[in-house]
Amino acid sequence: MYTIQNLSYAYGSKTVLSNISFTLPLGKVIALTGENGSGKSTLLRLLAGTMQPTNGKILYNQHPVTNLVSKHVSYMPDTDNYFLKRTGDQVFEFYDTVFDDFCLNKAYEIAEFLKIDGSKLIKDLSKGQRGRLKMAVVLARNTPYYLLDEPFSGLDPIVRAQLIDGLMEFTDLSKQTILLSTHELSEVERITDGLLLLHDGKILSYEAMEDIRKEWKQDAVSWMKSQYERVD
Ligand SMILES: Nc1ncnc2c1ncn2[C@@H]1O[C@H](COP(=O)(O)OP(=O)(O)OP(=O)(O)O)[C@@H](O)[C@H]1O
Repeated sequence: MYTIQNLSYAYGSKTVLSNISFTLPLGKVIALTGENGSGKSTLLRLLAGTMQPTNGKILYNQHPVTNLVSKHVSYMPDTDNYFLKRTGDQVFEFYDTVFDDFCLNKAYEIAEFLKIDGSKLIKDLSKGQRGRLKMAVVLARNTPYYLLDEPFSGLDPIVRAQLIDGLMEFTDLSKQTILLSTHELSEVERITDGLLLLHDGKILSYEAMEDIRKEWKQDAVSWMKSQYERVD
């Protein structure tokens, strides 16, 4: 399990995450949301161990997170320009050599489910096709945690819905956790257990979806708006 304690991060002199604490238990889908520049990608990079906190701690199973956490965590960065001269199938084969938990058969199954043509060079794929391929690569690993940075960004509603179906189909949400950053709250609401709302580098709210529905009597988007109204 992830435990984040008083986490802060600064790029040079610019503090972008400030004194953040929360836990991320197994078996949950958590949507990480917040306005542009609120620190979502930075938080995901830190959880994935690609950068170290400026202050505070990120613990994975009680050990400080380093880049070795990638053994337990399947991370999808928000970049869209990798392996351009390889085909999808070649990327699957590459990941299969890098990660013990990568399952080539599962990758092909996901590719079929998401209608990915693995024989095409990535540079020749549309943005939507690259988005699907990225999802297939990440989900073909069998890890306790999936960290997905804006997996639906720039994709049309049909592709977004397919990717959300793919998330449900190819993860075991009784024991795996997905933390995904997104601005498409209304679409992920159907699979979300909780919303983590960042504002200006701080946690504005971290609330279970069930409580938002039952106690706040709101849907995800109206709850988010009401949280922003508190600080405006
Ligand atoms: N490599 C970097 N060097 C310096 N500043 C950075 C770097 N990456 C991000 N920032 C700054 O950190 C702040 C948080 O950026 P981050 O990308 O984490 O936010 P975000 O919530 O993911 O934004 P968006 O929704 O636009 O993707 C922003 O002010 C951004 O300009």
